[in-house]
Amino acid sequence: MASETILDVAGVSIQYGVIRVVNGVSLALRSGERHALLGTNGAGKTSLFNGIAGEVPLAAGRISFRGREISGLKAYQRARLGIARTFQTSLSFGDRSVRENMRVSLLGNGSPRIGIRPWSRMPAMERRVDDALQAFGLMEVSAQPVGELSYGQQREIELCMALIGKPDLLLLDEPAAGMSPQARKELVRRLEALPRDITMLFVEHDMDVALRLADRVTVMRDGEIVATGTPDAIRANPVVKEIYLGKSH
Ligand SMILES: Nc1ncnc2c1ncn2[C@@H]1O[C@H](COP(=O)(O)OP(=O)(O)OP(=O)(O)O)[C@@H](O)[C@H]1O
Repeated sequence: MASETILDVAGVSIQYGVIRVVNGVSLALRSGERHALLGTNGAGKTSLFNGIAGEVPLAAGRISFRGREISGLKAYQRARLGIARTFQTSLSFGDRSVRENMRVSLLGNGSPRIGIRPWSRMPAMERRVDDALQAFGLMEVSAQPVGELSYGQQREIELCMALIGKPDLLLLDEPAAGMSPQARKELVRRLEALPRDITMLFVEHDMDVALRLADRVTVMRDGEIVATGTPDAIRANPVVKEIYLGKSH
């Protein structure tokens, strides 16, 4: 199925002070694709990811979402257009209940997309929160403070928070980081089960998770893209093999 480009990253550079860590990167995501960003430590994956989310400014280049340039927009404005993200470490409010965190998330990124007037919004919001909690099997813990739950549950909550606004583009920053092998499997299952109309871009260190989930993979080294392709093409790519296995292989 030919799909249109939903996210167009064109010639993007990012620098901290005078140090350029992303150098002229171009990347186009098709609507509905699941795209993994791989690379060695310090390759610039998180910086590029943060540039797309609107958390670091671009030194050069432009980013368009659904044909509209978003390079100058703040993170919350991008969220309102339908871009949601998760973080490597949880940003939820640990002393607040799971339900309260969901509400905050819905208000923060999704409320304009509910499409009804403020005075009548509350029941619709609660229904949306209930649906999300149910879908993630979190109803039983909905009244518990997030900080009292296990690390795995907290990561689930974070993903649920990102999804509650029904984003078109989901940015996942190392979704499997710190998880047990069992929790990783469950996460992969959950991500695989998401509706195909959600486009996904994720930074992931776990090659197995990345290659299993992704339709296409981009590999970065030293701030530049060295390969983009299907998981099979990436596995067979000599430069990628050299990066991950060393020159002798
Ligand atoms: N806020 C910052 N200020 C200065 N330098 C930074 C900052 N954030 C990252 N860097 C540097 O930019 C380079 C790219 O880092 P980045 O985190 O984007 O890479 P990465 O590919 O995500 O690495 P990792 O896999 O280790 O998370 C690194 O050399 C890092 O030390």
